[in-house]
Amino acid sequence: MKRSAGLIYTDIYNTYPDVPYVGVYKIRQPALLIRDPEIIKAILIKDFHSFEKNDIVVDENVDSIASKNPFLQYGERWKTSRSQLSYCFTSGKMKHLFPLMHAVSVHMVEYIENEAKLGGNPMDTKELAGKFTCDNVATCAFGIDGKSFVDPNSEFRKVGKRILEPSFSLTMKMLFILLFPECTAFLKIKFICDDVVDYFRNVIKTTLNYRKENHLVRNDFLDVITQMKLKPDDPPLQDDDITAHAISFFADGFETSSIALSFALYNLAANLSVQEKLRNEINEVIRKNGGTVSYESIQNMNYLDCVLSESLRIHSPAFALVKLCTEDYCLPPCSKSGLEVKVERGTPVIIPVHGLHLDAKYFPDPEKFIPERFSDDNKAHIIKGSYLPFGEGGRICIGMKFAILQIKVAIIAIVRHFDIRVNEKTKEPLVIDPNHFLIFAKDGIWLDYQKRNN
Ligand code: HEM
Repeated sequence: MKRSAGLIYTDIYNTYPDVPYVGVYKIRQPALLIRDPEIIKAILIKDFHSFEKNDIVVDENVDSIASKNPFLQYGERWKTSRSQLSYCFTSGKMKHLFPLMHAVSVHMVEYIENEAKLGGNPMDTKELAGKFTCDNVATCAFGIDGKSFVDPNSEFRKVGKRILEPSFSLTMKMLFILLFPECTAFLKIKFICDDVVDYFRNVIKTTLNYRKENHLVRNDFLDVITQMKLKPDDPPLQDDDITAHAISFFADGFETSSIALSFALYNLAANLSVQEKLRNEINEVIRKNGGTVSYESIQNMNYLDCVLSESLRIHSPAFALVKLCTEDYCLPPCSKSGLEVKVERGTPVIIPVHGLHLDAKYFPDPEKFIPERFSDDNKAHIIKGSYLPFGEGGRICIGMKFAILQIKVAIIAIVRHFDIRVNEKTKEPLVIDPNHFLIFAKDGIWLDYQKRNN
């Protein structure tokens, strides 16, 4: 494939700088690419009811597990899953997960130290970030030790790699799911293969039995979801629902966060003054907190928040949001003298996140890494609808708090203990892999990690 759909959407966004929306074809189906943040805001928030479906279809008779993922649901089923899962992602629940995440970050620091001693530099930072988020999701969602940092043959890591990491078979599968959804049922194409589902089903069953027999409470996702009080009208949660929710936690939460973490580390390595400023903030907050990192102290690291926001702007894991118009809708005229445009029910509507994030109209010097754009004073000036790493409105990413926390925990641990530098093996400027529907650096992110004498 020469260019992924995501990069093509960015090209179209850049080709028509003066219009609020552009008509495009998705193979042979007419679709709309929306450029104007004001209209995007309306689609995602005010008029959400007219665009409540994502433009990805799975047949529940073919892929019953994926069909329980809120991203792929709509209507009443989506509302029920969304409200059940939202309960698992509150700030209070994140606070309970923090010690588990911190423990994984300690393993990561030990791993980097050992690797550096053994001449492991430069390190493949996407792989490092993948190990971290894999073990983190393993412990927070399934209550097990993923062992990615100690066992090169870790079962959990191997299974994780099969879900969303780039491969020819994944590219082909996504091509069918996104462009020829009607063929997926016929060809019985599934998001997640049966043996991967069986693996997770077994892990969950064994874990739940063990906890029951040993009266173990861990306050992780499995505890929360199994003890959740359902609304009177909600159907009771079956074992398959719990398996599906846990798999969706893994599928949605591990790869996106590992991408975001690897690019954040690259941006810090490529911008040494930012790295130094961040290290000073981290050390200062930790000093004030008696020498330890806590959930609360992370909330006081404002510059860290700016660094991550800026990295998600330049390297947003998702190139675009793909919605479906679910009831006829009127777009405002393209020009003052023009007419309203009717969008028919069933029309795909593309929101080109990557194009917006790199548009100088909204972010001057868009290629430059400037975390200060997101300072308290400056972020009020960011045009709503132009910054969407997690989407917006009714379908905003449900795992956003979890993602931000796990990435911050990893950045803090690394920046505190290591000087990070871009190794010459990294090809700069980074070239985005044209074959994948999420953002990947084509030739990898290779960084050197030098232990600091704190
Ligand atoms: C940096 C990491 C992440 C990024 C950039 C990200 C981004 C997104 C985006 C762009 C959407 C679509 C929003 C829309 O349609 O308006 C989304 C939806 C979703 N995300 Fe994430 N995500 C991340 C991490 C996570 C994690 C950690 C989880 C769970 C553990 C998660 C679970 C979900 C789910 C379930 C949805 C579907 C929500 C719905 O349709 O109601 N994501 N995410």
